[in-house]
Amino acid sequence: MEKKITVLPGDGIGPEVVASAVRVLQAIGKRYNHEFQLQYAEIGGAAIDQYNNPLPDKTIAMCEESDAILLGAVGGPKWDNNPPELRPEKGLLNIRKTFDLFSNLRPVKAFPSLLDASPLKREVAENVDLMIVRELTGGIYFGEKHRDLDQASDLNIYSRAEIERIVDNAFELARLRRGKLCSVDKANVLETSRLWREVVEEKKEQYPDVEVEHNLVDSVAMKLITNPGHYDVVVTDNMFGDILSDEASVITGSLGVLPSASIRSDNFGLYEPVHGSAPDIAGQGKANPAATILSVAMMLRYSFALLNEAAEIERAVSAVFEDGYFTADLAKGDSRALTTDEWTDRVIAEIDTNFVADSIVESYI
Ligand SMILES: NC(=O)c1ccc[n+]([C@@H]2O[C@H](COP(=O)([O-])OP(=O)(O)OC[C@H]3O[C@@H](n4cnc5c(N)ncnc54)[C@H](O)[C@@H]3O)[C@@H](O)[C@H]2O)c1
Ligand SMILES: CC(C)[C@H](C(=O)O)[C@@H](O)C(=O)O
Ligand SMILES: [Mg+2]
Repeated sequence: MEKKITVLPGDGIGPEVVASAVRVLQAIGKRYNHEFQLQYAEIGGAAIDQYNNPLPDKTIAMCEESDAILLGAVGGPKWDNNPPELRPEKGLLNIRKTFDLFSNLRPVKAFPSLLDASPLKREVAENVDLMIVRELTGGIYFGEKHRDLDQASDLNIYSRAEIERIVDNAFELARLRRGKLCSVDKANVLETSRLWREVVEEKKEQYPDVEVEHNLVDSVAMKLITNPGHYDVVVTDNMFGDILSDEASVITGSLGVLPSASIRSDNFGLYEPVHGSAPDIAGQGKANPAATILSVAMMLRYSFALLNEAAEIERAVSAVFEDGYFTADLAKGDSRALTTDEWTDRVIAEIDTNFVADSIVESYI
């Protein structure tokens, strides 16, 4: 198979973790005889510095003529005082909107060998395998904004159609997984949440095989920590999904292991780690590349339907953890932390030496 991928390294640790993920992608290409053609472009702070625009037209044009996008992270203190239109984060929001990437899949899976790194008790964190389905192109992120000296507002707005398509996606995923869907809202206060709940209630008639529950976001924030094993698919709006996914990273031991896919109906997608540009550790070889490497696996699965290849990456990442190799965020006690590159070398060595042609890690679906 031949595929063209636009790579947007971005800022901070973005270029470091993307370099790792690209090396793993190339190793997989070699193994399975695929040609992944890569083209690089700027987004975020890097694009502001070069083009005075967080999402230059040139970047959009390159993404348009590619089969998928791989992104590192954007942002950093250098641009924190820029006006809203010239913030790196604006580039990320614009690319999601430009390509209509409304469905953000954020799997949260507890690797058995990382349970010691989680602050949660082993019996609470083990076997956690949930999928946050976050609406990504609507809600308070994109509603009209207003600012004057003493007043500011952000409009939280959702149309029925916007809710329907993300809820459909979540039901379909629940069907492929363990058949449980938790819809998260704040229907005791917000009109957008009341419409959201109504849509889920209507839609559930079409998916009688899926067990549905509605939960308020504040309560889910608590239960994600006390009983995360309860969840299978969690569907929610843009803002709640952002917050709950960082919270859920606590279960896995580090934000550095959470991947994501942002896709639209034709399976074109942007793949990026859940974490940000981590300015506190940028340039030090301390970044955990697992989240970005696992995001490449999601690209292979969701955009290219290369299921074995995706599962092989997931197997290799898991095996390296099982062998006791960790980056600084996960290394405990006496174990020496590997650098980003050393840890990536281990993943590639795993693919090169212990390759399993048709490994399937079903829980990642
Ligand atoms: N998708 C994105 O591009 C994205 C996502 C979140 C935040 N951001 C931006 O990133 C900047 C920094 O934000 P923040 O500090 O709140 O969040 P962050 O996710 O960048 O970092 C939070 C903490 O987690 C650690 N961390 C994150 N990724 C890691 C990794 N791969 N390995 C090891 N440790 C890791 C960091 O060192 C930091 O202590 C901000 O400008 C923010 O807007 C971008
Ligand atoms: C950087 C920011 C705009 C972004 C978001 O809020 O969506 C990030 O936190 C994420 O989770 O992808
Ligand atoms: Mg976030």
